[in-house]
Amino acid sequence: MVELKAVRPAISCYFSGVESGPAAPFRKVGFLKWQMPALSPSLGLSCGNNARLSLVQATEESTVSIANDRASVISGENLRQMATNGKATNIVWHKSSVGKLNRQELLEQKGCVLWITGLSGSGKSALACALCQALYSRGKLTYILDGDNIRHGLNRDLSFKAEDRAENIRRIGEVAKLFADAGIICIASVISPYRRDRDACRELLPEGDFIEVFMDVPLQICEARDPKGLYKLARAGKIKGFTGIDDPYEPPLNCEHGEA
Ligand SMILES: Nc1ncnc2c1ncn2[C@@H]1O[C@H](COP(=O)(O)OS(=O)(=O)O)[C@@H](OP(=O)(O)O)[C@H]1O
Ligand SMILES: Nc1ncnc2c1ncn2[C@@H]1O[C@H](COP(=O)(O)OP(=O)(O)O)[C@@H](O)[C@H]1O
Repeated sequence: MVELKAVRPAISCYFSGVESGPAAPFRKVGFLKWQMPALSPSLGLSCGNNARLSLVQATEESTVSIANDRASVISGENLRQMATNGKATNIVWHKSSVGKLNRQELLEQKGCVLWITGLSGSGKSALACALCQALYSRGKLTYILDGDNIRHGLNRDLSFKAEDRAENIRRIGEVAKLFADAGIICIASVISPYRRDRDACRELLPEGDFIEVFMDVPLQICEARDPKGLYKLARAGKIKGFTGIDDPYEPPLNCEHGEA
């Protein structure tokens, strides 16, 4: 008798090609490390509740793919697709057998992007933190991409002129897409003043996976809050190109949510 421990998520096992009855649908897929002497067709496995166990062996050279509710082992050859992308040529997309759906199932949540846009001082960071806390308390995994924070690292080379803001948003959009692909609820909290840049980020994701939230707070209120004293500096001409003062902000036309 072999006892399976620490399997995440709970799975059931069976050897491909051994079972004679009708194929069981693959509802749960999980992974475990298991030392066994040899694959034995006579091996019997059960997991209670009438659930069926199916085991697919994965090696370093092969990966497991789930298609049409059936598992199969595919070789590296199937995984390769040549691509040319912008300035990069001869690049190959490496596909993993564990996909977004698997990760979402593991996390028991849907990966998506909540994109919070608005003026400085409109409450983007406060809302992002509140959302993160509320979801955390419900057992949901989130990650905040805050404009200020990202400019300390990944985007430290970018200024606040229009083309740098566009590049800032493009990179944050791509990172947000990766987080969503990881199954995480990604909360982007960035001024993102240009509609075109926000729309480009929306285009990166499947329909419904990009939720745009507009902090619909008038400039006067943001300026009165001025928690960092930046509006004061901008009014004094000590910061040039400050959003809402001498730089544009384009409010969303068709966002999913407006917060005032
Ligand atoms: N010129 C200018 N305009 C607007 N904001 C400025 C500027 N200079 C510095 N800051 C600080 O940078 C934060 C905004 O960064 P973002 O990456 O979100 O901006 S953008 O989306 O690229 O427009 C912003 O943070 P928030 O106040 O949280 O919005 C400011 O603290
Ligand atoms: N809903 C709200 N009502 C009143 N004040 C708020 C609200 N949300 C945020 N604030 C305050 O407004 C200021 C700016 O909030 P913040 O989240 O830092 O904005 P942003 O990230 O858009 O710059 C902070 O002092 C914060 O406490």
